[in-house]
Amino acid sequence: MDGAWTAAAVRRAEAQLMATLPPGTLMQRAAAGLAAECAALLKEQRSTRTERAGVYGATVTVLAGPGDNGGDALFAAARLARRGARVFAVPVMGGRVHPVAAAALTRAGGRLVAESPRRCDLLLDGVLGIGGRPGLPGRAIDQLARLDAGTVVAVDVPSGVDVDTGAVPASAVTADTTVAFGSRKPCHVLGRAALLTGRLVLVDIGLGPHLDPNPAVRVAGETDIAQWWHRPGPDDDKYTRGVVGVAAGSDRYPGAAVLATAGALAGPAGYVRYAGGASDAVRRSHPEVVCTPTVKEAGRVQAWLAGPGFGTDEAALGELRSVLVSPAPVVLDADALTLIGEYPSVLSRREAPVVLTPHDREYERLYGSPPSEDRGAAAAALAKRLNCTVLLKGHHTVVASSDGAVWANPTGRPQLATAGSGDVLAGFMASLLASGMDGVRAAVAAAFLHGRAGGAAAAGHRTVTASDVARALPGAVGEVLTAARS
Ligand SMILES: NC(=O)C1=CN([C@@H]2O[C@H](COP(=O)(O)OP(=O)(O)OC[C@H]3O[C@@H](n4cnc5c(N)ncnc54)[C@H](O)[C@@H]3O)[C@@H](O)[C@H]2O)[C@@H](O)CC1
Ligand SMILES: [K+]
Repeated sequence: MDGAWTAAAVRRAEAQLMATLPPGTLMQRAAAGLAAECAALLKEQRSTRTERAGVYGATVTVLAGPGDNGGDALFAAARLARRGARVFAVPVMGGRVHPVAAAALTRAGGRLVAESPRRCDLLLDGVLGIGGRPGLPGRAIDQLARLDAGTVVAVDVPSGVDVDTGAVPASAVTADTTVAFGSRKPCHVLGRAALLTGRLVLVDIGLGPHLDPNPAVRVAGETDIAQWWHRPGPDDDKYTRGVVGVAAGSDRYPGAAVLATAGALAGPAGYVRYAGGASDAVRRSHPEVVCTPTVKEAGRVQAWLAGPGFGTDEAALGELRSVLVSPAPVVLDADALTLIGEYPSVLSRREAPVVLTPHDREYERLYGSPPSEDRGAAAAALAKRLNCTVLLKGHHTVVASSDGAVWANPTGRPQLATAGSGDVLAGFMASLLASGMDGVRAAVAAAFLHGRAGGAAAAGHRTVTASDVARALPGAVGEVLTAARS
């Protein structure tokens, strides 16, 4: 399991590591990694525009703040200047810049200037790093407004964001690429800051062994998901692989039922039961699903999904109560969340795991106020209050457990914000629960694989529908299980 560490945790690890190394070593490691990434980007970018590709002759502008983040940027720029780049460094906090790095840049032929050419091939954002408070100094805002950059590379973090939460309460840099040193920070994977991060490149500076084994935010990878996956053995049958029940849709809204069962069928459970008023549509699309009109008639299942498209009237409330009295774990989505917001008592006395999957408006109905920009804390607060696992949807989905652990999903993409895609996610997650995965892992794994499936479905900039995502899920599962084995 990987993760993201707060500024304070990174500083503790850095202090330990620095004590074992000659002064300046870490900054040189950071600058070398940063310069290599910049060179690769310049090569890629300029080969599409000019015959002369690469660093030589490229125009590079550095926005340099007063601290070590500016130091990293200036040392990296000095390396680019030695390879023939035209480098202009603009101090953005009065004349305060890292003196040793600024001298290295000047020696390499770069220039410290009050104003750089308007157009540059690459803009290095070395304004603020993990020592930064949210917001940008005025001079940096002015420079960003006037510069026209081929590509923007943030040094360690996009300056201006709240490093520890991913909130962006004031102005901040929008990067195409962020080159981070030693570890991810929460701003790379949470909230609006994750969007401003762009593509994330991690430079190993040797910090790993010194980082606290418990990151502030956990980030699952393929190996974790493969480890959690229940692989059917020779003695398994369709029942032992798990039976998943889907209470969704209605005769008026059959689509949610069809999509949620499609998601459930893509998961590891061996058997999918449907309970609700959209049986005809479900049977037509998925003849393998066993349909009954109500939850009570559905028989035993190992996990339920309740909510997508099943309404918020008395009958729906009755169906929700029937699901919640069962001892099986449940995923509550869409209309079920609205009902929980109105009748929170239906959750009390429940002991089996519950996963809630709100988007922001549903969160507000459940919590009483919209999620704060610190989305990890927001998800954790709701999870604690309702003693559930919470999957808070967004361009970077967050999962929180009731004991306060926060997971960020690394595979999300805006294309997934398409009608019905949440129904597929919820059905798939219920299938993971039915196969025996616990609530937090099921939520984390479902978000990860759903994001991968969305990516595969969107390949070549295709428009993606929820049905496309459901169809791509088995492929995404296969890919993750195979990659983790090799
Ligand atoms: N500590 C280390 O060992 C290493 C640090 N590295 C770099 O050092 C960075 C951290 O450097 P620093 O601790 O010097 O801090 P920063 O360079 O992030 O910030 C510098 C100073 O700017 C001021 N400031 C903060 N927020 C501001 C705001 N919103 N407006 C105006 N001024 C503001 C503060 O006085 C702060 O100390 C990392 O992000 C990374 O880039 C790397 O070189 C790797 C090694
Ligand atoms: K920065």
